[in-house]
Amino acid sequence: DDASPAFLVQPDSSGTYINSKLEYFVDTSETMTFDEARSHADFVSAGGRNVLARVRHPIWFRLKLERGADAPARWWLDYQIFSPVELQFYSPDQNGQYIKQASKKYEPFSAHPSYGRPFFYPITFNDQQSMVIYWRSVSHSAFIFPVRIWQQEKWIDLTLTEYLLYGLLLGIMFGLSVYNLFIYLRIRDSMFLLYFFAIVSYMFYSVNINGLDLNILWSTSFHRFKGLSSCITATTGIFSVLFAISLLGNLKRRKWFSYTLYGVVAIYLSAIGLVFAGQYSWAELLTQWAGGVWLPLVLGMSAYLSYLGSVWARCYLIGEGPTLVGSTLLVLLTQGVIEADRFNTTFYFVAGAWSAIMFSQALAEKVNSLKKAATAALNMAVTEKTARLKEAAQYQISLEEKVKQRTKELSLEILLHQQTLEQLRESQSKLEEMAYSDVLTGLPNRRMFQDRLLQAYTRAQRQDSPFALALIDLDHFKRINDSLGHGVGDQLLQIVAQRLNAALRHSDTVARLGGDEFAMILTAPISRDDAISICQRLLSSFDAPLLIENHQVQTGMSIGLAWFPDDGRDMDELIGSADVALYQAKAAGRHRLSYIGHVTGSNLHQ
Ligand SMILES: Nc1nc2c(ncn2[C@@H]2O[C@H](COP(=O)(O)OP(=O)(O)OP(=O)(O)O)[C@@H](O)[C@H]2O)c(=O)[nH]1
Repeated sequence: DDASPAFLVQPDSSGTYINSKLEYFVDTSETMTFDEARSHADFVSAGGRNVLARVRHPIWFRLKLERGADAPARWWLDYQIFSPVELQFYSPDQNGQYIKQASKKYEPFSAHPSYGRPFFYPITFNDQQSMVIYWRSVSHSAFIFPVRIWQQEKWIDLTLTEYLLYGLLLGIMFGLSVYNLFIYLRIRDSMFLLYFFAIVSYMFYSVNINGLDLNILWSTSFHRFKGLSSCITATTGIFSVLFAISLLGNLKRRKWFSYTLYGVVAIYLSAIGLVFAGQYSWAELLTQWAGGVWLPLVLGMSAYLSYLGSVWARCYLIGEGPTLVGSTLLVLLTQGVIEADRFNTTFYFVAGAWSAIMFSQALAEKVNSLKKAATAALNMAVTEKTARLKEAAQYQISLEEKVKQRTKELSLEILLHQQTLEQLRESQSKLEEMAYSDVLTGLPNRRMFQDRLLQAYTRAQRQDSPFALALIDLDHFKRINDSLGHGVGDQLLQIVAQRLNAALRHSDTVARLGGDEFAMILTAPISRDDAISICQRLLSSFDAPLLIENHQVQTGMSIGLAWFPDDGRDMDELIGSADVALYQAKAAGRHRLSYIGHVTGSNLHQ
């Protein structure tokens, strides 16, 4: 024992690390009493180190203190560690009897000796100039034990400064998480709720691993149990991972990313399960591994997304980066690669507050980008709708124009149709006319003559008044034709027709029966003498020669006259009588009028 070095306590020793003078041994039996441990021969020097990697058994520490001249009698030992589950402290009283002090970790905040610090023990040099103190620590995994000796005033000064910093950092985290909780309550986007839980659990996580006590968050006692640290770590991990999924995950495009992270959540859940199964060390180990998986993965993804231009991924990257540094520090610490110091035991707080700020910013950016996308989509929809409406309006206009055009065309067509119809009617009436009239003279033809004769007959019968029928044949027309040509013959026929027409009343009928044969119906009422005189006048009008195409054309005509009802009771009889009379006129020497029982002639042709 004497060979072991002692820590010389000087007036200015306050705040000095004493790890270089610490000695320890691991109680693998886990059942050693204080007296057994005190007489244990194999204490080894910590050699200035403050980390023991992968130690799961209780560790007994021994520290020899020597009081220097002018050094105060009362000091405090600050066990600035964040891993012990439990600690028992042994220091001698003035009689040299050892007094045991339990760790204050399971007591209310108010019962802690100084400002809530759970591992803070008074050391009092009574009359002694030197003393040996012992403590027993239990940890579930790595054991980290930076130990300092303090004068209370100086320690309080430092603590107040530290608490101010912690309070500020915790305040930032708490404020932002409550702020985002309100946003969640307003817009019900689970991202904000996950943010709230991630940051709040992180607050617990950081006070827990920092060596502060959970009671700093709440003045009355928390229910502490073995494995609580693992549960806090796992819970923080779960919410952090879920938040990362909601912010960076995209189940449509990068399924593997979200699925891997859900796998990490499952690992954290099983760590909590292991705690309740009493497997504290395994639970601790699992939570450390899980962090090693998802932190680099999430950082890689956010780096990739920010490379693609995502602003919120960049915010996340910047926010989570320090946490990765912090967790790397933690891994290095627990593996005994680096020693604990003020920086790496406080780093988590700063990283946490920083990520709270940046994650909140990431959420704002994401919401902003979603809003922008929504606005863009809305604008596009409006533009498209306007275009459609315009198109529809144009279509309607063109439709109206088409309808107008078509209506125009149709009315034109109708007009054309009407014209065609009119033409048809005209040509039909022309055809009809042609069917009933003679082309050369324009006089009614034989068919019409028969109709008219029937009319005259019917009327005469009804009115019981006589009418006359005259059959007319040109004399020696053949000769004219043969000597002067058909043209002259035609013209002669036309002249005869005009004269016949002129000789009669409007109600009478002149028809060309064919060749040089004409007929006249002198409708009722007409007297015998009137009929005879009309015929005589007609005959006389042909007494003088006609001038046709510089030819003196001399022609005559024979007329056979018959009366209804005297010369025929029906039409056939009447025509027969007229025919007979005509024959008589011809036979009597032509150019004369004949009727039944009488033939008169013109002197010229006799
Ligand atoms: N130019 C002309 N000649 C016609 C037309 N229709 C008939 N003819 C001719 O008229 C003549 C009629 O002759 P007929 O009635 O037989 O005898 P005609 O010469 O008049 O002698 P008569 O009747 O005995 O006095 C024929 O030579 C026919 O070719 C016609 O439309 N135009």
